[in-house]
Amino acid sequence: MAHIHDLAPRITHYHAGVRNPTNQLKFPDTDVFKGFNAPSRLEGEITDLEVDGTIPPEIDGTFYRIQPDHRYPPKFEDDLQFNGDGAVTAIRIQKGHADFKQRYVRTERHEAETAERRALFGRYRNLYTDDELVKGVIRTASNTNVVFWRGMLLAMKEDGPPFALDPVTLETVGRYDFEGQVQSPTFTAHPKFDPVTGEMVCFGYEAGGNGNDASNDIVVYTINADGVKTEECWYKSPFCGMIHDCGISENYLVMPLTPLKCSLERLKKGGNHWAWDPNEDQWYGVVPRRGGKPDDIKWFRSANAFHGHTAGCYETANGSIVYDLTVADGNVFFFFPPDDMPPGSVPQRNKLKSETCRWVLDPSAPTGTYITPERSWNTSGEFSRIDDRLVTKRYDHFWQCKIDPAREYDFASCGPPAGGLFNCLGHYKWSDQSEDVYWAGPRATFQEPTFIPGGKGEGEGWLIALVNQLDVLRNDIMIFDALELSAGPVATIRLPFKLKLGLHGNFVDHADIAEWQARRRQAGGIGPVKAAERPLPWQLAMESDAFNGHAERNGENGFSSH
Ligand SMILES: C=Cc1ccc(O)c(OC)c1
Ligand SMILES: [Fe+2]
Repeated sequence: MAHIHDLAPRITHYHAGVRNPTNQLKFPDTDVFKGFNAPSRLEGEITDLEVDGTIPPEIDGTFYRIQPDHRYPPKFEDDLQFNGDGAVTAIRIQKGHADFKQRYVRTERHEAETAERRALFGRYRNLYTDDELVKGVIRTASNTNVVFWRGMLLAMKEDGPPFALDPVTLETVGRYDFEGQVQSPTFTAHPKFDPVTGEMVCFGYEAGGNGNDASNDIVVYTINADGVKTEECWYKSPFCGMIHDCGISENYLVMPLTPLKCSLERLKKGGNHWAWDPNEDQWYGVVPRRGGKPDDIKWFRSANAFHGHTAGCYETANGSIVYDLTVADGNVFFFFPPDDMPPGSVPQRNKLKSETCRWVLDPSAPTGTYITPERSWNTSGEFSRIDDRLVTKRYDHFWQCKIDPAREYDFASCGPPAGGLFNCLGHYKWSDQSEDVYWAGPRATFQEPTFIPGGKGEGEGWLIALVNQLDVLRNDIMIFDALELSAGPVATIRLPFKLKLGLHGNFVDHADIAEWQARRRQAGGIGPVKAAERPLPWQLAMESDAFNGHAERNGENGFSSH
């Protein structure tokens, strides 16, 4: 008897890695789209999630986080998780209850692809692989971080401008350009908020052209608490490399430049945006927060390594800058291999150590100064967080996802740990070098933790994080006493389904949301959040170039938006 598979025609959705023109929606049969990584694509809400334990009744606010979650099967079968559409999750916590809401960010990318019911944008940060239909369309997927700013949520990814969302409904207002004040093609996913001044310090790298053309331009902005841009300065980078996170002290901004390099030539050939350069140093660009001039940037360098995320940054009494972050001893982004990788070989995940390093930078040292870490923790971790009330200040506590390879892992039930073996949450103190750890068990891993302020003292409050239940493909949300992780969660909020591996999140106190909603509603007040009205400079230049019959320009040969 014929087997059912013999009767049904076999549909191959990809030929030579490129999606066939077919109407059917089918995701690739690759690790990026399978198991715990399978697209969720969920939009919706649940009032009152199931809870084990007790949600501290003092918590009144919303935990926001974001995940890349492909809306449509990618144009290219070997696509990356980082190329997925941004979906924002909100966990509203109030009176011991938790409600869930999730919405996609309506980026221009999202709208264009939804209209055609298929992927139109190609490879990660490579516009040469896009459909002709979306030439000149802002291609960011807004999938890396979500922050609260003056009554709006900003969903951000470092390859494009932020998009503003309503913090309660999660509806997208539109692209946000700070009422016309910020015209950079790119904007970091890790802006920093000075708790003393209320300023946002932010930057864009690869900012000289359209944001995806290998320019060496870095722009740094400060937006004050009233929403007014008070600083803008353009700097040059020694090469077009990734600057993913940053640190701010009272007077300086530190930007870690990772030896992942962009090349316009490679982009034009349809290749990766980034290639790891194992022979390049790791760099740290330091600029003054106030009155910066293009020549003021100072670069410090150290041996080849890969930057993770910032813990804290502050200045000492003698004027040195302390900058703490995780630094891995190899290419964490194995999917962006070196240029000279033998053809046909498949990039493999590297076995890496990711220690937390403390750098002490002397702002009066000459540029190019070689540095070594002042301290480092013999740990492997990522996604460091601190009590954000201490941004710019001397701090003691930090928390991070920890990899403990010595713990039992149930490979048979879970397969390879999707997104990395972050099987523990760790709480660390610089002062006594202490480590306080909670292990999630053999079938679970953590996503990035976020600190929720409680009492006045540093670290008094809670830590909230998503848990990936790898065997049953479901997520929980755990809440801990931030100073006592090893005691286990005080509450576990159960989601009835799986989300996806996300990136970053933040907690917003309800009083802040309510105050800003009132301010934006009041007659004579600042009014509703206004989306950008004008195209970005690179889009205008592209239009006029097309009109005048000029060849394409790019950041490398001098086109710049300022
Ligand atoms: C974790 C870092 C990171 C860096 C660049 C990205 O585009 C990204 O997208 C989700 C994530
Ligand atoms: Fe990040």
